[in-house]
Amino acid sequence: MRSQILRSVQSAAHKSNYTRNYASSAANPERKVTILGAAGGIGQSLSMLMKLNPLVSTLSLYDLAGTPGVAADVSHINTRAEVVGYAEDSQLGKALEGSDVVIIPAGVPRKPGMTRDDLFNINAGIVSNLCKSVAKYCPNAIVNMISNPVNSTVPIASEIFKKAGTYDPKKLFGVTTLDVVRARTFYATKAGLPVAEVNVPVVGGHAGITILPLFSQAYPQANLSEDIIEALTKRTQDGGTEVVLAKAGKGSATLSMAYAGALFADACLKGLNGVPDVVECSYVASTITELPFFASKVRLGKDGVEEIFGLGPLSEFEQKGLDNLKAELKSSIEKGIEFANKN
Ligand SMILES: NC(=O)c1ccc[n+]([C@@H]2O[C@H](COP(=O)([O-])OP(=O)(O)OC[C@H]3O[C@@H](n4cnc5c(N)ncnc54)[C@H](O)[C@@H]3O)[C@@H](O)[C@H]2O)c1
Ligand SMILES: O=C(O)C[C@H](O)C(=O)O
Repeated sequence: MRSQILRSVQSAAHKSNYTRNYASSAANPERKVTILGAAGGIGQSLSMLMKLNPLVSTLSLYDLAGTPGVAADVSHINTRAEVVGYAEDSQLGKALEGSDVVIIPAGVPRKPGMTRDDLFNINAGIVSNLCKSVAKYCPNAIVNMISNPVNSTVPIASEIFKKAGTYDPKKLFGVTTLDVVRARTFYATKAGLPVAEVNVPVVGGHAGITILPLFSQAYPQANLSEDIIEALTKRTQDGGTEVVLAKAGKGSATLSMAYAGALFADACLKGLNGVPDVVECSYVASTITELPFFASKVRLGKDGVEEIFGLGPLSEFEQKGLDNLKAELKSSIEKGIEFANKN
C-alpha cells in the first residue's frame, strides 16, 4: 500500500516536471510556425514534433485534405503551442498570416524507379502556388522547403519571391538535414562511435550525386579506409532511394524526414530568438561556388542566414565528387528558374 502511494506521488511529480518543461515557456517569445502539407506522411509526424517544441507558441496546420483530424489530434498534447488547422485554399491566407517560419512538405513523393526530378512536373506547380501565398501573407517569414526536387523547388521559390518583390535570400532554405542525419548514422555505425557525438557536414544539393558528405571533416575522425568512405558516401547519396525501395510503392522517407525537418526548424527558431552559434547545413543562395544555390554549413541568426561557411579542405575523392555534381545541380537550378519565369 505504502509503495503504491509512493509510486503515485512519484508519478505526479514526474508529470508536473513534464508539464513545466513542455507546457510553458514564458521566457521564449511568441513564434508562429506553419506547416503546408501538414496532413501528409511527413506533415503529420512533423506537426507532432513541432507541437513538442517549446519555442513554438502557435502551430498552424494547412493541407488540402485531412487537416481537421490532424489538428484536433495534435492539439490534445499538453504543450505550449496553440494548434489551428486550415483545410481549404480559401483559408491559406489565415494559415500563413503572422508566420515566423513556414515549413513546406506539400507535394507528391517518389515511387520505386523514379528520381526526385520526376516529381518536378507536379511539385513545381504546388510549390510555386504556395510560395505566391507566402509572399502575400507572410513576406518576412523564414521558409523551410522540403518538397522535392529541392534542387529546383528552392530556385522556384526564389523566383516567385523576386517577382513579388519580397525575396530575401537569407530567409529561404532547402532542407537537407536528412542527408546530415543519415551521414551521421551511417558513419557512427561503421566507425563504432556513439552517434550522438558524431557530426558530418553534407554539401552540394539534395539528389543523388549532388549530395556530397564530407567525411574527411567528420567529427570525431575515425580511421576508415578509402573503400569504406566511398561506400558510406554512396549509401548517404542513395539513402532516400533505400527508403523508397523498402516502402515498395508506399512513398518515401517520412519519419526520419519529420525528425530532420523538426531539427532544422528548431535551429531556425533558435537563430530567430538570438541563440548564438546555431550552425546547420542547408541549401541556400550562395557564392561559395559558381552555382547560385549550394548546400553548406550556415550560421542561423535573427534574420535567417547570418554566415555561409566555405567548403574547407576537401579530400581528393570529395573534390572529384564536387567537380562531378556541378553540372547536374546547375541544370536543376536552371530548370526551376525557367519554370518560375514561364508560369
Ligand atoms: N527534403 C527532403 O529531405 C525530403 C525528404 C523526404 C521527402 N521529401 C519530399 O516531401 C514531399 C512530401 O512527402 P510526403 O511523404 O509527406 O508526401 P505525402 O503525399 O504523404 O504528403 C504530401 C501532402 O501534401 C499535401 N498537398 C499537396 N498539394 C498541396 C497543396 N497545394 N497545399 C497543401 N497541401 C498540399 C497532400 O494533401 C498531402 O497531405 C515530397 O515531395 C517528398 O519527395 C523531401
Ligand atoms: O528520396 C526521396 O524521394 C525523399 C527524400 O528526398 C529523401 O532523401 O528521403
